[in-house]
Amino acid sequence: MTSSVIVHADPTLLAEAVAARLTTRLIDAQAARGFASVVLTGGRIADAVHRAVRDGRARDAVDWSRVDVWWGDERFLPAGHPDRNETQARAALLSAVPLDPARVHPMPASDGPDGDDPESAAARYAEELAAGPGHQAVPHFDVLMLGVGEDGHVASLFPEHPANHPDSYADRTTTAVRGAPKPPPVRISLTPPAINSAEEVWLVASGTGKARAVGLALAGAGPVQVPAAGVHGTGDTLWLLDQDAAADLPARFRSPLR
Ligand SMILES: O=C(O)[C@H](O)[C@@H](O)[C@H](O)[C@H](O)COP(=O)(O)O
Repeated sequence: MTSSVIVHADPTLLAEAVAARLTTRLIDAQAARGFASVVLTGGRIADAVHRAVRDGRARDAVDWSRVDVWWGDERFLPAGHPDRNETQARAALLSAVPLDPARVHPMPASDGPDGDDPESAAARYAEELAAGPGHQAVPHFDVLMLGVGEDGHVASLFPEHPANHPDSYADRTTTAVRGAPKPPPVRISLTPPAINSAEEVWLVASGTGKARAVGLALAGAGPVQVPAAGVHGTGDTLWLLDQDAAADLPARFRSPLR
């Protein structure tokens, strides 16, 4: 499984370049198949990417009514809570484009039909995934974006956390996460098998705080210790970094121009 690394000069350019890439990918998928699907995540760089897509002129070249929107993880909070990844994505991008509401698939909230029970909520999302276009355990995902934590987490899969252990998720596509080290402690996440069913997985990271985790993941660390090391697309796996996040790349990933 090979990964490509692309390094941009600073966080603003990183967000703009990822946004341009995402917009083009959605247009290409629609040209090929009639619709496109994207899996969103949370965090600062995701928010910057969402805003850059919204503010780019080419966003109107996407037929947003034929885009399926899913989430890779969610903070298990009441609907509309400002810290929910869904709320942030809606404010930054989704509310500005003409999506079909039936094609937007947020993870359940803690005041939803399962109440404050993240295990049931995770199971509900697994059912929704299985019913999505594509008719496998998960629908076809064209692009799945992930941020990377300073500890190497992706989505809500944290190092050494039981929810990130293969024996615990087995062939399930979603998992509840309790006791997450990044607040809030209760979360829902796609599992590695679900993430790894995406055609393209993009890991987006900015800042010196991410350099060690990025370096370890690309050097082949174990996925239980460094979850970012265990995710990949069925087609492409792209590491989209700014220079600070790329400070500890293994030699084989360094640009020949440096
Ligand atoms: O709920 C979340 O916060 C995320 O889904 C998480 O996995 C995030 O993407 C990383 O922690 C990176 O976040 P930053 O870009 O803010 O560092």
